[in-house]
Amino acid sequence: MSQRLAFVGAGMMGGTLIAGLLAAGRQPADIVAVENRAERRSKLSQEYGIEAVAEMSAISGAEVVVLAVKPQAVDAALAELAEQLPAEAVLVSLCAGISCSRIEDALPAGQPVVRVMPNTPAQVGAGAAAVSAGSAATTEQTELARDLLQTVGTAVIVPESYLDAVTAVSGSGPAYLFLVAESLIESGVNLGLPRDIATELAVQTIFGSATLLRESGTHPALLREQVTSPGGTTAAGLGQLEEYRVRAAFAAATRAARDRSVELGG
Ligand SMILES: NC(=O)C1=CN([C@@H]2O[C@H](COP(=O)(O)OP(=O)(O)OC[C@H]3O[C@@H](n4cnc5c(N)ncnc54)[C@H](O)[C@@H]3O)[C@@H](O)[C@H]2O)C=CC1
Ligand SMILES: O=C(O)[C@@H]1CCC=N1
Repeated sequence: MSQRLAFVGAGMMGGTLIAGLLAAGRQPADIVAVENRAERRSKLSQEYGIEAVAEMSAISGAEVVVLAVKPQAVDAALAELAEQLPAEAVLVSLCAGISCSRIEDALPAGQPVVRVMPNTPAQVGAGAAAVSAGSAATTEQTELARDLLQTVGTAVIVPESYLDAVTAVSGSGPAYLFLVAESLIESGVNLGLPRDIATELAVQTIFGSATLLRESGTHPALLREQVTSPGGTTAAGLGQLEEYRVRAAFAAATRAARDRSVELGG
């Protein structure tokens, strides 16, 4: 557990993973961040005690290099990174849509690459991530990336062909659920509840429902039936959600997110 890790880009996702790794017992001295923004570098070194620098040469001693820049910044980062990356280092990319082969093409032949799709609940140790091997990554290197992500939640190894759909479901998924939370709170306020009460009840309802769903292992349709008394309030509410085509909205949203992931990769 004492590999040297480098992050190229340490904003929201990179910073989250750094925080999780430190909380799990990694030493600050084993982590370096290459980050473009000066104010972010100061925050990283003050908050986490890690080395945070602007120069890409800092990755030269790393065994694992995590690429966590926005997809639009990937090509520039890879061009710089390729010259400094140790031959045996594994490149772990968190970048939405960017395929392993596109990354491999920008790196020296045979460089191991692993592609990961994490999500932001990793900030509270409740992330969901999927991990896929590139053409030169060994099982051991893929499992190493999975283990890194498991320090901030759950992580599964999947074929790379799943990753655009994974991005649509669990990568973007927290945003859909935050929109649901926002809608439930506003609806409560519209019905006359004080905002703090509506917020507390809505947040706990989402938390409790997710916990029940996971811990019971019961299909969500059965859990929904448990709430729905014949001719009762829930049946009346669900009738409206069906009328407003909530299922169709989620199907359309995930298709659009999947398509955008494919587009970002092109
Ligand atoms: N935010 C999210 O919910 C998720 C994001 N991702 C992926 O993670 C990646 C990073 O996303 P965020 O952390 O949200 O973005 P962010 O904008 O918060 O962080 C990216 C960081 O990279 C830095 N950067 C850009 N180019 C650089 C370079 N050449 N060298 C050094 N630093 C550089 C920027 O200054 C910035 O701090 C993206 O590719 C995104 O697709 C994946 C899953 C979820
Ligand atoms: O919106 C995005 O592109 C990134 C990828 C998944 C979540 N956020």
